[in-house]
Amino acid sequence: MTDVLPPFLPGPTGIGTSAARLASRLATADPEPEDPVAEADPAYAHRPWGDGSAPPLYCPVTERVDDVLAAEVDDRLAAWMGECGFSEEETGQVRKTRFGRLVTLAHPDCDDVDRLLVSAKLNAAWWAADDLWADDTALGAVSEELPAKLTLAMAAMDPVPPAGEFTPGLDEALGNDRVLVALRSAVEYLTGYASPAQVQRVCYSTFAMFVSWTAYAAWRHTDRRPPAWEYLAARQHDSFYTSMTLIDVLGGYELTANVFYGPPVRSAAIQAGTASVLVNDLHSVTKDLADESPPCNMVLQIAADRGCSVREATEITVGLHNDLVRDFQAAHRELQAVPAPELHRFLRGLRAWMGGGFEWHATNPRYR
Ligand SMILES: CC(C)=CCC/C(C)=C(/C)COP(=O)(O)OP(=O)(O)O
Repeated sequence: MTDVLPPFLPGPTGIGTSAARLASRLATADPEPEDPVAEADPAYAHRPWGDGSAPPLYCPVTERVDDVLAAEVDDRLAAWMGECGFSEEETGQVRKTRFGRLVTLAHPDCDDVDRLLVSAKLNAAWWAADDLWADDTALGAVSEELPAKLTLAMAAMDPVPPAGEFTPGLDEALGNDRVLVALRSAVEYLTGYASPAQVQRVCYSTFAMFVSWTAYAAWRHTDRRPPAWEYLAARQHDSFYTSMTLIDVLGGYELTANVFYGPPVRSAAIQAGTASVLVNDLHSVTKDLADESPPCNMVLQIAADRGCSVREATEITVGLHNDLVRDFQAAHRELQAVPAPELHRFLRGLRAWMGGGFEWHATNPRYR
């Protein structure tokens, strides 16, 4: 496979296009455009969600539902979390949330439980950091403490070389917090399946995600409500893009760094990750509103910006999501011209992740 995509390929078209459409939709709530060719693609559907009262999400279909395989991944994940130091109550909660099911839905080209666990462990560890440190006040999240914890998380994931008398203190800290233990163990496990470039891709997309978390913490701490555009800019680096960096690892192949980071592929992956995380925001509104200090959420930011109802803000968010998916779909179609089997597999993996992520959110007790 060539390392650099041919120059005739289009550069990023998606986020800019969607942002322009969002701007006009924020002003007018336009009906969605229809492209008969795209709409006829059997890989996509208008999928009802929630209680069915909001407009459907235009989303890839779910390629695989295998609850036997998912249960096996969930069992092994719960055992691993116990080894990392999570309490029985916490592992019970993780069992209910079923990250094993998430990754089984999201990676339909992987049947191997050991490989599925690469993604299950990392997603569970990311979510543990997000819930326990960043988002959930009732679970002890304290905004002022978050940046220092995230700094240690980087040291746990991307071990620093020995530094003499300063190393034992760090080692002790890394061993004393179950979230740090989980992050370190998940990356160690990843290295058994991934190339160094893939491992660092996972680490650095996580670190970019952490920067967004610190912005949320600062906004919370200072009681500043960011406008929707600013929240979205943060959310685009705090999205399921991070989870999607594992698509080729689970598939047992490698998209080389220059293709992975080439503008058209990077743009398509960010579109897919952002669309998937908007599905999360749509499902999380009630949960987020229940927090004594509600975390940022695209629906809530739009409602506050425009002084409109949650229902109207939901419709606008659905529209943005659907535009992103349509932009992804168009980019995917254009990239079919590149003679690169791994690239096609990866793009199909992005599409499958969106379909699996939708299914998981739509059926998960965490969002009821
Ligand atoms: C990549 C990953 C799984 C990170 C964990 C946090 C994250 C970026 C999410 C996608 C979840 O966002 P959020 O905190 O809004 O999720 P919940 O609504 O709490 O499930």
